[in-house]
Amino acid sequence: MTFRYDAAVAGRGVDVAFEVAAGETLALLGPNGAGKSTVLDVAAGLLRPDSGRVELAGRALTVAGAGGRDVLVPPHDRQVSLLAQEPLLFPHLSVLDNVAFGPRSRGMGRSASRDVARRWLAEVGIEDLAARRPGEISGGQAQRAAVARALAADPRLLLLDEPMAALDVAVTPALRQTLRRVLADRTVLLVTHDALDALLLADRVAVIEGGRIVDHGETSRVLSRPRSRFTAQLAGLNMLAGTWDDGAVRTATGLRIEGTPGDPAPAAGADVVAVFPPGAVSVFLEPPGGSPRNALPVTVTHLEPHGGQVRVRTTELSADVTPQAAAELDLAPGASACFVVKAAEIAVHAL
Ligand SMILES: Nc1ncnc2c1ncn2[C@@H]1O[C@H](COP(=O)(O)OP(=O)(O)OP(=O)(O)O)[C@@H](O)[C@H]1O
Repeated sequence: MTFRYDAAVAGRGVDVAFEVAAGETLALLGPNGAGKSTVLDVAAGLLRPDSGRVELAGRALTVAGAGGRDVLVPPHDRQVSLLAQEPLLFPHLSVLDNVAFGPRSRGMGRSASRDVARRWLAEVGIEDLAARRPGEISGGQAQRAAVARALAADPRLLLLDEPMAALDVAVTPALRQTLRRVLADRTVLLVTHDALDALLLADRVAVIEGGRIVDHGETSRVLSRPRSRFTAQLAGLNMLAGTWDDGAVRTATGLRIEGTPGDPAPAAGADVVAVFPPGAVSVFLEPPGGSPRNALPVTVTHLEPHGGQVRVRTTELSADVTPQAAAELDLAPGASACFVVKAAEIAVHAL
């Protein structure tokens, strides 16, 4: 099921090549206008590139400008499902029949395709909404229905276009968790400008800027040692994974970090990630005594200028301090320090 993409759309200045291995999720991360939607359109068969080749499981879906005969397999025939930012459900069909649409149009009988649809609605947690029309459910529920519809079509490749972008932030953690579950072991190309989506959903990341891939690799490497300015900005956020334990995140290295959980709060023992900006971190040489704040012992790995401040980096975390503070603390690579963050500044997301 490997997906191979190598195509140029000259009019949009987009020319990229990448592969998504079978069962893998690749996040295509990039700022506005970088070319993400162009890649999705070509992958989905909605746009003909000027040159290149797009191939899924050894089958040529798009071939252009190679001198031979051009190929453009139409969208419905590519075994590719596209989940857009907006759910785009058929308004006159029930949620169940929206989801049954894919299997039905592949020739499955009415009752069998409804059985498949019911299974997928249960999988995304909205089986009780099967009889409703799209106009009678919330945006988050509609997006769940759209996920179920995309998967019920049994695609060999799933394309996700900023699946959380149009949703209220209150419902995104739960949907992200559902996606994490249903995307496991599928071949997925996820377009996003949200580093958290990449961190939580993708095995690998390709960073696209100005129509070119500027960084590429395992998600944790790209986010922790970014090679492009855009990823560095995104990855500037501190993220620590752990489990939720009595109001705090407990990391694998034994740290206990108090934070502010989203709604609904994670269950005890759930996998979570603590996220906080470098600007929320104060740097001390010793843990401040009697402070109710989080105190994380660190070793400084390097210092770099960052918008008039000094970014203090460790292998996992960053803090922004004034140049005066950096000088007073005598911070240098190899120095031991303590990063201090208030619980209110740390957002905790369920994985
Ligand atoms: N229909 C179009 N016709 C011509 N040029 C387009 C069209 N759509 C996008 N472009 C241009 O192609 C380039 C890539 O745009 P694209 O929409 O692929 O970026 P994107 O990464 O998806 O951005 P966003 O995050 O804002 O959706 C941009 O320069 C854009 O202006």
